[in-house]
Amino acid sequence: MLWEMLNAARDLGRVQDIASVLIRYGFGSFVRVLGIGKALESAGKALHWQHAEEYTKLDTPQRIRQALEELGPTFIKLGQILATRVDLFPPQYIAEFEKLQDQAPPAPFEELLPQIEEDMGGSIDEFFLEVDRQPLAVASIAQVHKAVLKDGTPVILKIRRPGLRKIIETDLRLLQRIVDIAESESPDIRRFHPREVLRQFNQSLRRELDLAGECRNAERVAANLADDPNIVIPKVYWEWTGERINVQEYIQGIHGRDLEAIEKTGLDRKLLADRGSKAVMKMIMEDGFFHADPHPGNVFYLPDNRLAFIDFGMIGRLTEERREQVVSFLYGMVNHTPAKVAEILEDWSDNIYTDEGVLTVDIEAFVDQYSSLSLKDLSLTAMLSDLMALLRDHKLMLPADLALLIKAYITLDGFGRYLNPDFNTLVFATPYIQEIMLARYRPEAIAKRGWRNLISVADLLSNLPKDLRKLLRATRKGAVQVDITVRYLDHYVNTMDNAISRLTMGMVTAALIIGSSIIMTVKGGPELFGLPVFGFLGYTFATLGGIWLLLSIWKSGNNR
Ligand SMILES: Nc1ncnc2c1ncn2[C@@H]1O[C@H](COP(=O)(O)OP(=O)(O)OP(=O)(O)O)[C@@H](O)[C@H]1O
Repeated sequence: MLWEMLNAARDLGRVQDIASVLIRYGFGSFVRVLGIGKALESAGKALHWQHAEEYTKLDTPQRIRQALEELGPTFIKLGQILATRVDLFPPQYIAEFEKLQDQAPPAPFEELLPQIEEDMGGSIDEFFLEVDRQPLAVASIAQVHKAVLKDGTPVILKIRRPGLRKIIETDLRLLQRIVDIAESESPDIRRFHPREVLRQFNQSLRRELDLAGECRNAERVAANLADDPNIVIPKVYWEWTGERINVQEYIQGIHGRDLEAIEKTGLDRKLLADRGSKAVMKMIMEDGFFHADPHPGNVFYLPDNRLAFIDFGMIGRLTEERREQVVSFLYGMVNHTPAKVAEILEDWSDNIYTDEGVLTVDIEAFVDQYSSLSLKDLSLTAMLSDLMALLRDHKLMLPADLALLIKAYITLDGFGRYLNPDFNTLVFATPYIQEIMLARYRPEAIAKRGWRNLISVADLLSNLPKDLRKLLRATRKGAVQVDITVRYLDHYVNTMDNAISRLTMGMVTAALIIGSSIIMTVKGGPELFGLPVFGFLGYTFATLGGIWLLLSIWKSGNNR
């Protein structure tokens, strides 16, 4: 297989480069396992098998990161993608991969100019009053130059490095071969699912290579956030934007990591954290189309405590189905049903090796640990990090979209805490979770699902404790009057700070709504006193479920 790889003479030099870097950073055995050494030697290319002295002082994650850095744009981007796989790599690896912030040396502007003018269809002097020859920022795929339009508007030009596509195509071809060989030669590597990771990487890198794609993403996010006066997304100048260059509004603001400047200008850090997180949470939970890397470096702070987001190269997508699963997962967490959580996790992963009994025990411990914490004590990052550790221990791998979602949540939580140490993303997630639960049981949604909604009701109320049976008996005897008023609900919403209770509140409301919606929508079944029997049963169960949930809240309130 490897011979086939080296048949292409154009790849030979690159293979030698890659092998040399790997050896220098102490990964010579990997080069041997892949058979690259033998193949190169047969093709008349020699390798030096000594690794560099100073690298023996570095630990493995550091050596991997430095090797990736030296291997150039494709591998730097690979490292950035690996940084999103919190389900596969332990935190010390993720921390190193996150350092791969494209620090390539700048390409001289003169080298970029022919490509710019070819793409723009004329001399830059025709379109711009001035273009800064010194880059504002340099990344591995593109570099950013400041410019001024003829009408005086400041803009930035994001220009793809010349010749990049060819290098990346070669690297991707080689990576595919390396992954194929590594998978068949090393069972240990197989647990990292290299083929799947490479597929995800390939797709994401090709998207990032298209600089117009980033602008399409930015515009879609801008349209989704059009009603939010606190968020700015740079305007795109489409007349000069294409695959190799994009022109965007220059954002003149305080850089996202410049806390000192925030203090000096008197901006409100807490408000900035809240507004930024609210926007990202909307992208995730409502739009299902989100900035996948909302770290402070991709944000500018503007007067009046507004925020601008930049860099829409990596976008996460969340389908409605996946969103529902995420909510079910959280529901399992807050409702203390480890079996449900385990079931969803197993659905998500391609688990074939895990001992289900041990997994369930671990999930029970995990659910126990987090479901009793109050909102202010619950750190989403800690919870998700523990969940990721659990997945790694059980060799479970999440689908790429979910891994990216979790990474985005963790990044967002980090962004919020960077600005405000007391920040908690969950506060912004909770209303969406409640809203989704409610939407699940809206009359139209139930009508759409038809009779299956009865199963959902059973599912929702499947874990009713003894209290409910007592209540059922009491209700039959007429000892309990069902009278839940909005005022009563409000009282609990206002007096609770317990995360679980807040979420449960959503369930209560959902349960009540299920009842009324079923009555309204279930048609064609048997009837009793003019009401559909199934609807009536649903209503009764839902209402009793609501009461039970209220009792739980009341009890948890009393226990605190
Ligand atoms: N619209 C803008 N206004 C002002 N500065 C910008 C704008 N877009 C980008 N920049 C500057 O250029 C830098 C790099 O931009 P961006 O993050 O979009 O590039 P990138 O190639 O995706 O880099 P990375 O891979 O590091 O995320 C930003 O950190 C910022 O300083």
